[in-house]
Amino acid sequence: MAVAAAQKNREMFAIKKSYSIENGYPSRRRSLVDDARFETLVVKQTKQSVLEEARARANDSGLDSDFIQDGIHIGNGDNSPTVEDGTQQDETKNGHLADADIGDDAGKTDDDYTLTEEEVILQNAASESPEAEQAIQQAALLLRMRDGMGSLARILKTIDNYKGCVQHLETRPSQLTGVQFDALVKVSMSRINLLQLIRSLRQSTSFAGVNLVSENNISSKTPWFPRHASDLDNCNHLMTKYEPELDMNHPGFADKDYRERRKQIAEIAFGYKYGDPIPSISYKESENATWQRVFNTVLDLMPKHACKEYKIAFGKLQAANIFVPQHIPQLEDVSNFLRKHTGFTLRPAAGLLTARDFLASLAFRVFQSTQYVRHANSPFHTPEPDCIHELLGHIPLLADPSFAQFSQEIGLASLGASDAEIEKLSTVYWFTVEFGLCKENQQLKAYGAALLSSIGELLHALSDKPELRPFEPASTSVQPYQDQEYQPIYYVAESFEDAKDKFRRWVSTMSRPFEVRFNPHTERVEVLDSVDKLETLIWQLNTEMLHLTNAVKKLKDSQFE
Ligand SMILES: C[C@H](O)[C@H](O)[C@H]1CNc2nc(N)[nH]c(=O)c2N1
Ligand SMILES: N[C@@H](Cc1ccc(O)cc1)C(=O)O
Ligand SMILES: [Fe+2]
Repeated sequence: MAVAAAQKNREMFAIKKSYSIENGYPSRRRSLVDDARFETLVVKQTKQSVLEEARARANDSGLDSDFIQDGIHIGNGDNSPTVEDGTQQDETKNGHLADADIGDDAGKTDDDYTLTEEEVILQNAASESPEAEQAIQQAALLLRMRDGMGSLARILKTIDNYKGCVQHLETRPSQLTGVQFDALVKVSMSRINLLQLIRSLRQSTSFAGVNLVSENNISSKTPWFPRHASDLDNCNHLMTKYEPELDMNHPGFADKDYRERRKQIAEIAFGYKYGDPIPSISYKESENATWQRVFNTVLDLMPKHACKEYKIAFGKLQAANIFVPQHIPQLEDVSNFLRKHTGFTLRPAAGLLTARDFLASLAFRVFQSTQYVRHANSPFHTPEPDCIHELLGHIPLLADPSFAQFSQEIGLASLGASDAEIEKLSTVYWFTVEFGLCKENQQLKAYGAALLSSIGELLHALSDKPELRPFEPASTSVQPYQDQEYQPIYYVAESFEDAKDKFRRWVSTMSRPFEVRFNPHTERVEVLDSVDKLETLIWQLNTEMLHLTNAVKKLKDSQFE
């Protein structure tokens, strides 16, 4: 049930592809309600009106009751970490918005709601300003003609009506059933008219499909992906489903001050550019208090339940005075700490990022970290990542050299991967990096970040409630999951090393037709697609080898002296 609802939620609000497809992609639009970038307009409007109503009902203060007594819920009978009062009746709304509200919109087909990524980009580009709206755009349209060539006349006429200029036209017999011909039409016209043209053609029953295709997609071998760490400025697309603005079950949904604070902090992430120091935040007393509650509980539970590598790195963070109970560490300090240990750095993120963008940054040894704090009412489990999750969950292991290396490999594997592969990669990521358990001297230990940052879930995972399965990437990668409640299934690796090894081996079986490599000196990802590049690399490696061989020789010699 929960998995189905989460799936639905994801289909509705997530974008499958992400990071900037083209370099000219307009970045840094925010997703907080007002101008969510990737939600189609229709979905967004529907969603907003439902939310407005719900918020009016919730009455902005009635919901602030303590719903977690003393934080930890154990033994309340089910998996659900949230036990609200007034919002309960709305619980399934998220999952069913699509059916209920959109289905009612008579006369529209599904296609109306699924703008292609190219169309969303076009729409955004057009909405920047009145001039942008009138700017002339080159575009290619792919039309599926049900009734044969006769429809061409209609296409040309409609383009003419919208003052467009046809630059190229070609047709082919279609392979789709029920479609006679496909037509590829390249046009040049104002953006606003182009959007209307698409809408108008879609209303005609003569076409089984009308799609805007970007020039790049027609014949590109290697898809766009970030090549340099600075390209990550474009890889910050958010999934908005669990923001307090948008999710009725979010503990901050009915808390105006909290939502305001979230917007403030989000501004930092939206304004951040590669190379900037991460601005510090002066956290409020209540925010530091939330940190302290979680921090102290982690301190209590860690010795018994966390894996060895986590504990060692945690100790180093304490020794460096970064992990202290009194206040939330600043991301800039954490970033500098990580840089010294593993070369990882942080950049601020405004919320839950799409899997594609999130994974891409790992390729550059960059971890995109949120900076806001969970709602004070739910210290021990929250539905979205917050800085307590990033700091207590992810940071310690990112300071571990072998884990850092492994994280980067996942990132590199994600670059230019297909949607299906990203889905699998993020599923394995989910069950390992986020929720992984492993054995250590026959005992069950947690290494997953979302377990180590959520005491509620950690205790649930180690109780007899969930199902534990042996970690096997091939099967784990296709296991559906939900991200609203505690997990019903966890995967257990034979050891922490074993989890990394298996994941690594599985990643190397992925089908991407090219290999990439990260050059740490330039912070650039190179596609290994020419003999020249490979020769340069081989030469570099030979030099490395020479040094290593010399080192061995010197050590051996000195032993005999
Ligand atoms: C890759 C996988 O989907 C994973 O759960 C990601 C998604 N987006 C994220 N976004 C942020 N800000 N922090 C995270 O820890 C994650 N985790
Ligand atoms: N549940 C985690 C936070 C989290 C939420 C969603 C995620 O995808 C990851 C982590 C916690 O309470 O600490
Ligand atoms: Fe996470």
